[in-house]
Amino acid sequence: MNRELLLEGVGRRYGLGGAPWVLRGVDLALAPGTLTRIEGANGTGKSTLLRLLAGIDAPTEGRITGRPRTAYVPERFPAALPFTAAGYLIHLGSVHGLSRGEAARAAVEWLERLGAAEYARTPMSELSKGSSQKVAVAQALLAEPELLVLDEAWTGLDTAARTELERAVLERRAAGGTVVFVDHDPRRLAGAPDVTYAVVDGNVRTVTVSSVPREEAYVVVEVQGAPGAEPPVEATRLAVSVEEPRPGRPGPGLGSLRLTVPETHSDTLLRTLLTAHPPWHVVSVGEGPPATRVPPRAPAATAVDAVAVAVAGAGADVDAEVRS
Ligand SMILES: Nc1ncnc2c1ncn2[C@@H]1O[C@H](COP(=O)(O)OP(=O)(O)OP(=O)(O)O)[C@@H](O)[C@H]1O
Repeated sequence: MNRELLLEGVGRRYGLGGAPWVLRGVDLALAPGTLTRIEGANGTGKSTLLRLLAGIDAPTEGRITGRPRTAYVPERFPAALPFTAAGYLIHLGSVHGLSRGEAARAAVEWLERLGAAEYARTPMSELSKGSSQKVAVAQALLAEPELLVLDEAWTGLDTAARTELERAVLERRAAGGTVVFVDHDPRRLAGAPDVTYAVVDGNVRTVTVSSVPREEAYVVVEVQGAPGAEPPVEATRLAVSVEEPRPGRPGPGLGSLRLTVPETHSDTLLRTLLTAHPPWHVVSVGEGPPATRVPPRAPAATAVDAVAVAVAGAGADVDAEVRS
């Protein structure tokens, strides 16, 4: 994705003629490599706005251009789909343009990351609310979308999965993706958004814009691991550099390490290290020098248009194949 998603004079109302406008005259630009928070009171139109951004709903007036490969986690996930969890994810992976093998690997990876691997073969209709939400999140992440739209996606997730989703959001942004989210918990990704908007009176107002150029703010975390321990894969993925402060030690992964991470990733990195098994001891956390920007990951292999969970109507014949 190399251009902005642009909303120009966008309005949406439900119903004909005299129906009230939920949104009207919305102008908004979302740039690649940014994280945007949308806030606002209940019923102000946040979900309406996210559905328009995700492309699963169309504006009544105005236009939206520049939408890249998009994935969306809706506020309400249609859980009773005729699939197993893995079957659904493999099907959605195919919709996103992955081969069946790629989709199966991505499904396993995301179910594991979210702590739902044991439910891979469970019919969606039998999943608990939280496990079903993990599948909703996994379907959006598995094809590394360029635009990720999250409507209260953390609701119902356990602590570990909530942390994992925060991490995934930061990874998407670091990879050059655009992420937009709504969450009623003000602590969600606190300090991380590049911009926060509030939906008020049918329009969008800027609440905060990050004043520090993100790529210039880095944190250096020095950690001590158990003898022989490798740093968690997630920690090395979040870091822009991993160094051994004292060369000549017995081998890689032993002793202390110095990780440099974008400031916005530091909380996630610390959580990753402290919740590792066995945990890593954080020796020091300090301000880092300006460093090079996190290189974007290679784009996903194939293109897909807008998403969707909307594929809710997907066929039972696929499910039959997957379950067999
Ligand atoms: N499909 C629909 N048909 C008719 N009205 C709708 C529809 N979807 C939303 N609305 C109405 O649009 C308004 C905004 O709803 P929306 O769900 O976008 O708000 P929200 O800010 O996301 O609310 P919440 O914080 O409670 O999730 C509400 O008055 C709602 O009743």
